[in-house]
Amino acid sequence: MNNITIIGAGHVGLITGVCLSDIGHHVTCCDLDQEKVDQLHTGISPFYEPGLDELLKKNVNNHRLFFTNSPEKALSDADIIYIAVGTPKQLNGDIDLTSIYKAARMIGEYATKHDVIVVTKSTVPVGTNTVIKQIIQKTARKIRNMTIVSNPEFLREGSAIRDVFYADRIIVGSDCPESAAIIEEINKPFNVPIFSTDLHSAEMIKYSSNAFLAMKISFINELAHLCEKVGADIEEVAVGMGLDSRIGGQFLKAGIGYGGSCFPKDTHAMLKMSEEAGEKLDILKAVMNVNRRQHDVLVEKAKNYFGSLKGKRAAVLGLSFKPNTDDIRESPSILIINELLKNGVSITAYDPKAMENTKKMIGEKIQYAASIEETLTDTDMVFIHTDWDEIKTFPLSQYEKLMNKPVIFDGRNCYSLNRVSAYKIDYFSIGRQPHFHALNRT
Ligand SMILES: NC(=O)C1=CN([C@@H]2O[C@H](COP(=O)(O)OP(=O)(O)OC[C@H]3O[C@@H](n4cnc5c(N)ncnc54)[C@H](O)[C@@H]3O)[C@@H](O)[C@H]2O)C=CC1
Ligand SMILES: O=C(O)[C@H]1O[C@H](OP(=O)(O)OP(=O)(O)OC[C@H]2O[C@@H](n3ccc(=O)[nH]c3=O)[C@H](O)[C@@H]2O)[C@H](O)[C@@H](O)[C@@H]1O
Repeated sequence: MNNITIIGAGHVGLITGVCLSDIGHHVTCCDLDQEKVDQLHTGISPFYEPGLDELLKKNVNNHRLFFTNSPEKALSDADIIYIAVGTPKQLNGDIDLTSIYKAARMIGEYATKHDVIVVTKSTVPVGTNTVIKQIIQKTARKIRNMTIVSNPEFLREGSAIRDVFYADRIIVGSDCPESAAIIEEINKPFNVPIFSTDLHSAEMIKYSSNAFLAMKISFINELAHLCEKVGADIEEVAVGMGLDSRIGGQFLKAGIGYGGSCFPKDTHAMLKMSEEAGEKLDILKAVMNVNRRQHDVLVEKAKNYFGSLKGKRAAVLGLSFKPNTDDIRESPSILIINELLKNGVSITAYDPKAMENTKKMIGEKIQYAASIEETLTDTDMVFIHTDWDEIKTFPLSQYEKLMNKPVIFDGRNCYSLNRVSAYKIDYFSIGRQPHFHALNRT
């Protein structure tokens, strides 16, 4: 049996560790963040992901999954080493590979087996795995034979466990067929189609997939503007388009633009990569521009409605970048909140899971409520930013009851226009006609 070590116990590292141990492997996750490791030892995930805590406890109790903050302990006996550290955006937008290179140096220094396969899960620009290999070879003390495999991750936050067990494909990229075969064997119990390719193509597949999905979102968001002008309904248009199996219905949900820790950073990194290679990627530039504009759409609608927003009180429903996660990295909700604050609006916000993370990021610039009802009470308008089930099924009658003159700016098209028309609510959504209730206009 192989000894598998994963460097980095963040979203991808921890979920990879939990899933690999669940299919029978012995896995050690090493993270330098002592607090995170302490919490993992208690069997509780440091972030919210549906189903993760149960699987984590199960595999820790089965003695298949271990955590440490000591690279020496984690790496000394490992023969398969996954790198799953963060590759965030720097302030100037470029990718920060500091953690990747540090992980590579740790492998060189602490791995003691003669034969080691290094598997990169982190999303890295094409060519990075070659640099990782060079760093490990340069710093290696005991390793004699080291090969590298690119095995990019495609899970989504909020449905991560399901995405791993029912993935559409596993990509294994390597220039060494023997190592690729070992990684394929490790992944076999997932029973997911495996596509084996060369190292550079595997790195490219990851960026291209994220860029393509981002493109679908920006395409539908741009169409949403046109729908509003010509009297069409983007929800109907998306369904009608998606029925064509060549197009597919997923990632055609119009909204307030994509956010999260990956699409914004990966589209940036891909653009940078293309510029360095002397290629233009005009489509990708347009995708990013449309997305930036989309973050402003709700505030623009509110300004058009009220004139000035100064002194108004707003309720914000949803802070995470999508439902079923507490992650607020590059969340459109936070960008919109900052814009509302600049316009002199005072804000009360609610999110089922992401309020602690928001407090850490923006602190007391806004108020936090314990329920949707409390958030709405005595506000002039409400902004719906994240379509959590709890938010999208909240009864429209309650807006009527709790707000003086209910005005909803819905960034996720949570309510059907037919339903809204039965209430004394002014309602603005994305890519659909606004609904004005006659009484509110007086
Ligand atoms: N978050 C997601 O849903 C997905 C992320 N990815 C990619 O996976 C990579 C990781 O992303 P996340 O898991 O979101 O990052 P994260 O920020 O949640 O976790 C990274 C972890 O690595 C640890 N770390 C950093 N340097 C270390 C070192 N030298 N040794 C040990 N631990 C170290 C950090 O303490 C942190 O816990 C990124 O490249 C990302 O683009 C890919 C698919 C999905
Ligand atoms: O590389 C990554 O990290 C991951 O990035 C995305 O996953 P994630 O960011 O977790 O979540 P998505 O469901 O893709 O949503 C991203 C953003 O797009 C938005 N979105 C998504 C779909 C849609 O139709 N419309 C839309 O506005 C979401 O609200 C969210 O802000 C990809 O879907 C994963 O395959 C990939 O592994």
